[in-house]
Amino acid sequence: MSILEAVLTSIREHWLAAGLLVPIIYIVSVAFYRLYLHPLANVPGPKLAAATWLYEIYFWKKFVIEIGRLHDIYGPIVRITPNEVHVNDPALIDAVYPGGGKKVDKDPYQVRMFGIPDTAFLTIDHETHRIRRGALNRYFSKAAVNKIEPYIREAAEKLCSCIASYAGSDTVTISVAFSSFTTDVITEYLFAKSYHMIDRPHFLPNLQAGNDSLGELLPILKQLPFLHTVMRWIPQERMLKMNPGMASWIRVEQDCHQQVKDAHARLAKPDRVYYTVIDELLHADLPPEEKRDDRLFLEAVVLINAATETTSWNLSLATFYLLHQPHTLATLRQELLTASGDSLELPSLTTLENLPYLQATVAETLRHAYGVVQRLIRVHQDPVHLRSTVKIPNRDGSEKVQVKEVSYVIPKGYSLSMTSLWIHKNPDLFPDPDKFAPERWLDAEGMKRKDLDRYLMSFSKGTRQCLGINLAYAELYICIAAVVLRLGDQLELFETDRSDVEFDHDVFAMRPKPETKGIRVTVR
Ligand code: HEM
Repeated sequence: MSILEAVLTSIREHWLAAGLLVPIIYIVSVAFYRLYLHPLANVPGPKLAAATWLYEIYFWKKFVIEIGRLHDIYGPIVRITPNEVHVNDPALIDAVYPGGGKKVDKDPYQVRMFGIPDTAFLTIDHETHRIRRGALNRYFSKAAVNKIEPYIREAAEKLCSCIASYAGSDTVTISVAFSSFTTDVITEYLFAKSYHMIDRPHFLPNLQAGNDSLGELLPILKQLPFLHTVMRWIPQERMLKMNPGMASWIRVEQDCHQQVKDAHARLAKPDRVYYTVIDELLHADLPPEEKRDDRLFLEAVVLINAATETTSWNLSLATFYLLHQPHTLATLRQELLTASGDSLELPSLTTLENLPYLQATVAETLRHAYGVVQRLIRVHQDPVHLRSTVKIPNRDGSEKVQVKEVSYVIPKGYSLSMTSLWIHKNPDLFPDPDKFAPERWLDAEGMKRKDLDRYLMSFSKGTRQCLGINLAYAELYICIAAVVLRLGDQLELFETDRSDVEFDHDVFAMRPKPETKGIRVTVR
């Protein structure tokens, strides 16, 4: 009997043991490779995280907190999954998120939770992203945003009047109101057609409930992306029964389909008047496959999604902290009253953008809101050299620490990430980081400090930085100013405290405690 026959006979006789042994040998070999032979094997971090993604899954929506703990133990450069190195050193922001010239992809592992890789936001490949983003840049430039200033002002004034109309009666969930405001602004901006959600009683229905429930699904979809296909099979009526909050999103999708059709109809006309984002994309210098209807439709849906809860969360947070800290509100109100003079007019966007305390309040709000709280992963197409320093406590227990230089070359094709939360909470940059203190952004002359801006990660950095940054800033400046001027002496927090706004878990965006009822106010 040959050796092979002997092995086969033995397997046949002990098939159960062999069946178990094969996967065990496989798992042990893979773990051994990842721990000792892998190109990232020299990067410090827990062995379990280097061996398996189950480490991340175990911490689930709180992995971001665990990442902070790992940095406390292992220093500023840590291997947090088999293929990913996380960096927590503000000096390395540009290395992880470089600007033009460097080729950097997004990580399929992160992007797959959204299930729509055909949009600029979720494009993985650097080159395809460059083409898609290039077609949108002009539409979102500062000059383009300035044209919509009158509408943002009108919407902000209307929002304040609607909130004021609840004086002496019901509480207002201000976070819901802001979500309606940002939806009205982005739909006017994209389609020259506001959805008028501000006008609805209690600002409902709007997109927030659907967004919230979809957000909670994202961690599951990240690990089980095939569920996207399963979800697409679910008939719409059933989906609505399971999740009534999705009704508003279904209407958004219907509208986006219609917007694509309307833009095609305009394209066929000889005078070629165009004014929506779909017209812009149809006229852009893009290859025909990039102008497919299904892609244009998705691009519009994603733009609406990207623009609503992000900005409204910042507006909610600003309102919370201003009402929570009357001295901060009073300082800002005084600055705005001086700027508006006797006219009671809301100052122009250019004036607002130059008011130091308002600038500082916006920056401090962005710092506390974190933008996207989940680490944002990039995959570089060239090796990246990371140099940093680790503080090592002295063995004699004295307060002195030794500083050791560390240096790693991350080969091309491996994932690199940073987390806004940990940069924004860095006590060397932002002393007493949990405190809401616009003053930290002002210099001795009371002017806005520019040096700290490079550490504000809210909109990310580099080639994949937020496309809507100009629009977001315009909304923040105008809406915060309107709320402070029109309602600053009328609003009071209702059963809302810091636990309603502080980080509890990560669903890509940050979420406060699950039982929160939102940020609620009463109106005098
Ligand atoms: C305060 C409000 C906002 C914050 C904090 C914010 C934050 C961010 C962040 C962190 C990213 C990078 C995400 C990643 O790397 O995966 C991003 C990308 C993006 N944001 Fe925003 N955003 C805001 C408002 C807006 C608005 C108003 C729009 C308008 C359409 C918008 C559209 C986009 C798009 C299209 C991208 C993808 C950019 C690309 O990959 O080229 N965002 N945003």
